[in-house]
Amino acid sequence: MTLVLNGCILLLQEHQLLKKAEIVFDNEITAVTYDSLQAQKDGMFFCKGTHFKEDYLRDAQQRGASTYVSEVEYPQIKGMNALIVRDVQKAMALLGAAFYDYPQNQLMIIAFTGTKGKTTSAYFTRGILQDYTNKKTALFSTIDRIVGPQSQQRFKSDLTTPESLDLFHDMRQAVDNGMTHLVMEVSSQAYKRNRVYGLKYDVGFFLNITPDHIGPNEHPDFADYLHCKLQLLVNSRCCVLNADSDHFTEIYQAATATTAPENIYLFARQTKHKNANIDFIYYNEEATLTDSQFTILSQTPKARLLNIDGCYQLSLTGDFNECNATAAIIGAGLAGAPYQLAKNAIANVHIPGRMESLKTQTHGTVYIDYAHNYASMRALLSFLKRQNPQSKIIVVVGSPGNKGVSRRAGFAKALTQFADQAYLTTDDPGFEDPQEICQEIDQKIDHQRVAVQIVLDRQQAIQQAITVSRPGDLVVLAGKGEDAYQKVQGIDTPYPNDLHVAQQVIQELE
Ligand SMILES: CC(=O)N[C@H]1[C@@H](OP(=O)(O)OP(=O)(O)OC[C@H]2O[C@@H](n3ccc(=O)[nH]c3=O)[C@H](O)[C@@H]2O)O[C@H](CO)[C@@H](O)[C@@H]1O[C@H](C)C(=O)N[C@@H](C)C(=O)N[C@H](CCC(=O)O)C(=O)O
Ligand SMILES: Nc1ncnc2c1ncn2[C@@H]1O[C@H](COP(=O)(O)OP(=O)(O)OP(=O)(O)O)[C@@H](O)[C@H]1O
Repeated sequence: MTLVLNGCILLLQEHQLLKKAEIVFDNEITAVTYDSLQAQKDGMFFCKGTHFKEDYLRDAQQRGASTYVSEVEYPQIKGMNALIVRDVQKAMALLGAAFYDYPQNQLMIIAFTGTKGKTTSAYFTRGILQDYTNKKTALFSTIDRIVGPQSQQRFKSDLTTPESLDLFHDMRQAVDNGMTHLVMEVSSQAYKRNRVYGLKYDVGFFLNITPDHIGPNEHPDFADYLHCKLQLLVNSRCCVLNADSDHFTEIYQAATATTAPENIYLFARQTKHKNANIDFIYYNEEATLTDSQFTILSQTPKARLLNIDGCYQLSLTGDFNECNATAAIIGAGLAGAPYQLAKNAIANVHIPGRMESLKTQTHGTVYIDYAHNYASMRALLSFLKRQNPQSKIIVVVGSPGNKGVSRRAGFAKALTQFADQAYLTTDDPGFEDPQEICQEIDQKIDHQRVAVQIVLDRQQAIQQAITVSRPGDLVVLAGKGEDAYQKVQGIDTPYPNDLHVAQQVIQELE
């Protein structure tokens, strides 16, 4: 992979990004990076980030980088080409795509955004497409990035949507490994930070939106959060929208800004749909504590062409997962996967840390779920309450430090609405005191309705919650899914994940 400087200049000019180019020597660029520690001879180094220091550029130069791209000039740095740009993140995305030779053009890309359900829908879609494409579907999710069929081609993710250079690097790998399709999650931060600038998707999904990710390091307000998320639709050739989502009017408008109505599909749960233009409705047939059956029906001629009507079974429960699965089946249908194939494949999809359940002999049923804001907690607990109105609901939950502060009040609200007993505990406290976070949640809980204990040691909280439960009770371990760490003081501290802890507790009890 290479870039020529002239080509870079033309590309940046075409996008009105170039302020100034200082060319000292005209060499071919043979590497790109934003991390000085990874800089290589004849490489291009991007100066970006809140904590960027000139020393990093010096370090990159020492390691052989010949060109830097930056929003500001560094006159002290001699003997390097300098491309001074208006927005380094945008420049990085454009030059990254060019360096890796536009791998997106060789992949059918299905992208998901939404406050909740991105990972679940992405896993479902990939599950179906793996069968349809004979194992040639890559996945970029919050949990992992899968760029090929071998186990060593699967990596744990740091971010839901990676930095642009990592994104295009991984897409290139996927193409070189023979992948023909890519399913990916796109976070609002990806747009805020221009990680996906210039990228177009074949199919873009908007699942839902509720207030989240609003705070000092994320979005200043809800309008900004919604605006960022809507960009996915503006960049999708075909848009699929959940018509039950809040703010549907704005969502539909964003889709129609760049996409003709014949390439926009709407889906909705049957009980709620009011819009005559809905293309697909879905409805529950049966739900148990561990799985669910639901039906999808086409409502319009263009929807019928996908040939996905019928009854489906999921090996995980939750009516919200029927919504995610419907999205996935439509996405796979647009790629060509028909009903019978989708039905067989989706029944076997397992999603780490999403509605995993453990049945016990002498205690309650335990759920491990990644629910970590009000919307997901409400979706989860209201579903369990509806399915099992007589059951006592015991919840273990904490809230992270230094982000999503509104989640604390959200947890208190959801617990007050649906829980009988709560253990407030530690969940990625970062640089905050977990005791204070728990107290903030506790203060907003109605103690007439919910019995609350603060148990900071998460393993002990889980142990106590399962131990006090009786047969018929539902014990929910929320927020961490299968995370095997706690983020404490900037360090990922190993933690033997909620599923593992629960399995051990159950083993000791029975
Ligand atoms: C706010 C945000 O998006 N921050 C991300 C961003 O940080 P940054 O650009 O500000 O970089 P920085 O950490 O200040 O570091 C400065 C620069 O110096 C470089 N450096 C550093 C040390 C050195 O020796 N040499 C060197 O060159 C670093 O490589 C970096 O480029 O780029 C970093 C990678 O270069 C990311 O790790 C970091 O994500 C932070 C940790 C994060 O947690 N972001 C969250 C908010 C996020 O993006 N979440 C969304 C999901 C949420 C949603 O649904 O919206 C996601 O997509 O994951
Ligand atoms: N469609 C949905 N509506 C509401 N809640 C949902 C939905 N799908 C999943 N959830 C809840 O949200 C949790 C997270 O789901 P998932 O990981 O699929 O979403 P995500 O969009 O990837 O989340 P995040 O951005 O927080 O990583 C699940 O464990 C479940 O509790």
